[in-house]
Amino acid sequence: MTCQSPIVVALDYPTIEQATAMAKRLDPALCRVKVGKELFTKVGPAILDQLHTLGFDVFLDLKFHDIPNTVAAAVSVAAKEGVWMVNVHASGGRRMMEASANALSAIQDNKTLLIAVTVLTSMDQSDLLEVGIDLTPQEHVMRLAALAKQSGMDGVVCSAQESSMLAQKLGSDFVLVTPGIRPVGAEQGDQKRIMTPTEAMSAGSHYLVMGRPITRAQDPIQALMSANNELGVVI
Ligand SMILES: O=c1ccn([C@@H]2O[C@H](COP(=O)(O)O)[C@@H](O)[C@H]2O)c(=O)[nH]1
Repeated sequence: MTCQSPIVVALDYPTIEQATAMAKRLDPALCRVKVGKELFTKVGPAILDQLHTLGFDVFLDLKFHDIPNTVAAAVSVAAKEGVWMVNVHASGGRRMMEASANALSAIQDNKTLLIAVTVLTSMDQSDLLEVGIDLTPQEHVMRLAALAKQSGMDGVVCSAQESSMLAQKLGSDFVLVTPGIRPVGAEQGDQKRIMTPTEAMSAGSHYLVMGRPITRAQDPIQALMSANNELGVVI
């Protein structure tokens, strides 16, 4: 069954017990889930098996960034684990992204989406300047997303603040995955480039990554349902 909701819940937990307990309270009809560095470093591929058994589409968010041969091999392993989506850093460059796309094309009936991270949603212009990039986040996202598309990526991770620009310049089929989603009144935390769920979907985002606003809510299921209701998702 295909999930009708664009919401991807970030299972940012330190143990398999905590992640699985939350996943069991969620519903694959109501959201997809994301496994990031903390959980995967602790648990490894066992968490993917658990989440697949529970029926979830899984985004493996390890943001690979290394030489082309290494990253291509890593995304290939991820795809063979059956994940719905995997990602690399666009700043790893054209050859790294092309090698990764080629590695997935070589897998028979590959269904895993390959996405490139542009500029982290926790960064603003001053953060970019400190790492030697004298561009606005919008300009740098545009440059990296165009390169990602030319290099065979299915889409990018960006902030929803860049979604309308990217949809307009790169087409509505290019998948836009947007973290930094904050319902009205939610704590911003370390995120700098944020939008509400409704704003993000109106801007052209395809998938909305939500971690703390759901997982740290007093009632996580209610928080997820309320975001789905806000978006008019009918299950
Ligand atoms: O640019 C990026 C790329 C990835 N993330 C990840 O998304 C979630 C967001 O969690 P919140 O608790 O909703 O802030 C988290 O797992 C990040 O690693 C991102 O935030 N920005």
